[in-house]
Parts: sequence; C-alpha cells; structure tokens
Amino acid sequence: MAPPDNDVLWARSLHCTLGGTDVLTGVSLGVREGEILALVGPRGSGKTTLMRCLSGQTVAQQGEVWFNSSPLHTLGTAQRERVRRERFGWIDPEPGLVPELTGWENAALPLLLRGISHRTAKAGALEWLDRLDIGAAARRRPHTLNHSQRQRIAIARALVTTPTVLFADEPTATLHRADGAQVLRTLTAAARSHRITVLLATHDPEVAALADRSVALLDGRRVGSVPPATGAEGVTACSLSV
Ligand SMILES: Nc1ncnc2c1ncn2[C@@H]1O[C@H](COP(=O)(O)OP(=O)(O)OP(=O)(O)O)[C@@H](O)[C@H]1O
Repeated sequence: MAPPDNDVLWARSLHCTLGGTDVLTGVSLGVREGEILALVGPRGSGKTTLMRCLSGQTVAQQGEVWFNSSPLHTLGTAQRERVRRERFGWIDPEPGLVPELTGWENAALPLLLRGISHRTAKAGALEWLDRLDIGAAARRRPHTLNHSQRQRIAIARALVTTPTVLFADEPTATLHRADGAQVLRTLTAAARSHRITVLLATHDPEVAALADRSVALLDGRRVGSVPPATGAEGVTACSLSV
C-alpha cells in the first residue's frame, strides 16, 4: 500500500521486537510536511524506538515506513543510510560532540562530510550557532563549554543541512527548564521558517504544547492523540490511524 501524497513520513502497523521484548506493537501514523509532531509517553513507552524506525536506523520486523515515495522498510542498507544522511537530522538528549573539534567544526561536520567547501560549511555553521545564541563558542572545544552550550551546538549540527525531517529525542531534557524552553522556541521557529518537519519525543506536556499535534504512546501502542495546542500554527488536516 502506498502512503497518502501529503504525508512526508508514513508508517503502517509497525511491530518491533528488541532483545525479545515487544517494543512497538502495531503503531501507524502519518506526518505532514512542515508539521511539528510531538511523540509523548512515559519512559519506556517506545518513543525512541518509533523514531528509530521512522528514520531508518532500525527496521521493524513487521510494517511499512515510507519517506515521501521511498519505502524505507524495503531499501537496502546503503540506500537507507543515504536517505538518513541526506534528508534527516537527529538530536539526542546528550550532545555527543567530537572533543577534538571546535564548536563550529562540530556544527559544520555534516556539511564537511558531504564534501562541501570549508568556507561554505563554516559560514553555514556560524549562522546556525548565532541563531542558537552560541556564536561566541564557535572557536571553543566542547570541554570548555557547559552542557547547555554543547547541546546548542548539537542542535546546530542537526539543522545545518536543513534536513527534510528532524528527529529530536528529548532534546532539552537535560537542560534547565528556562534554558530548555528558550532552545525549544528557537528550534521550532527555525523549523517553521525552513519548513522542516519535526518529530519531537518528550514526556513533558509543556514541550509537547509547542507542537502542532501530539501522538501518545503507551507500552508500544498508540493510545490516542491530544488536540493541537492553542496558538500553534495551523496544521489542521493530518492523517492518523492506529
Ligand atoms: N536494544 C534494546 N534491546 C532490548 N530492549 C530495548 C532496546 N531498546 C529499547 N528497549 C526497550 O524498549 C522499551 C521502549 O524503549 P524506548 O527507548 O523506545 O522508549 P522511550 O519511550 O523512548 O523511553 P525513554 O524516554 O526512557 O527513552 C523499553 O522497555 C526499553 O527497555
């Protein structure tokens, strides 16, 4: 079955077992282009695993994942990796920077690995670092920065390629509340202005309120969705099914 035309990502009946545990048991969803979708649920509910399946890092034992017109579930490893590298961005709760590189070099890494010139990659990285209020850390190495600064660099690294879809796994969970809220506002504003689709895994309702729509998971199943938060930019028609 082919996905609806207006969904950038579409998954049907995902069943994923890891280490003998049924982690996802029949999850389906569609995500529209430019939409910010929160995946909400308590710890262990399957949010990370679902994002891994949607981003092609993990292939579920059953079910389909489509990215535009590409069936990620049937692509070979090399093709799937290429889609991931070229079209997706990923933010983890921990920054995971390369310690030997400076702030801008870390942020520019995805561009440099694509063979983009040093000058262009640096300009792109500096632009995102400024936007995330971390321009002053461009020449510093990670060990001289605090956690919040390092996480902002990791976010710049995920945005620097202007991915089609950004997967953000509890991106501000390890930041102080006010700091995290500011980073999230910057992240969502940047995504909206560049039409980047965002999947935002979180267990925090305040974080989910920044999204256009929420999908709730519990024990690896969809358990319903929350209406759009008041004031969210309008994505009204979305295809969702369980
Ligand atoms: N590689 C693995 N092997 C075995 N079990 C796993 C593996 N990865 C995840 N799990 C289990 O799958 C369940 C869902 O984990 P997952 O990380 O997807 O949930 P989550 O909602 O993102 O939780 P958290 O907020 O803690 O990251 C958990 O019970 C977890 O222990």
